[in-house]
Amino acid sequence: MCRQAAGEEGLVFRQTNSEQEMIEWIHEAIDGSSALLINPAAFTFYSMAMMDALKMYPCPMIEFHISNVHKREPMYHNSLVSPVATAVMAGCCAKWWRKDIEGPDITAGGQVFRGSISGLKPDHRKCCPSFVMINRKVSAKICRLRRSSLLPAAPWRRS
Ligand SMILES: O=C1C[C@@](O)(C(=O)O)C[C@@H](O)[C@@H]1O
Repeated sequence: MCRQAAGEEGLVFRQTNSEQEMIEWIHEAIDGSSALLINPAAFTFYSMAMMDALKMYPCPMIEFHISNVHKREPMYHNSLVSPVATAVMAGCCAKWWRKDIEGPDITAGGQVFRGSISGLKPDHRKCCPSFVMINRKVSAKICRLRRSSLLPAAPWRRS
């Protein structure tokens, strides 16, 4: 639905193994997006440079991990990203984005990410670290759709 609302340019899906490139994309997102879903992979646990870039992100930002990193060895327990993220998702596995429609709805900071992680490839070995951002210019369009109740508001926001 987000794709429909946003059109070709609305959701931007990217994957890189380069920390530098990821940081450049974060800077680009700071200037030109209205929400960000990021799987920072191993950068999560050591990259202060990436954390500093993410700190400047002004809109809702979700840290996403395929595996439940908290179930893993202690070195995976201290995310540098979580303290600066709007929300954190971990351990949802890869099955949720087998098809576009299977992505879960995530609501954070008033933004609904509907099936948005579905843009990541099913083979997670190829899609980490990865990055999905919603273009700022399409967020107004998505809000309009939401108001027309295609995307229901989160339960705690209903009056
Ligand atoms: O590349 C990844 C994937 C990961 O971010 C995940 O999605 O579970 C977890 C990280 O520890 C690992 O380096």
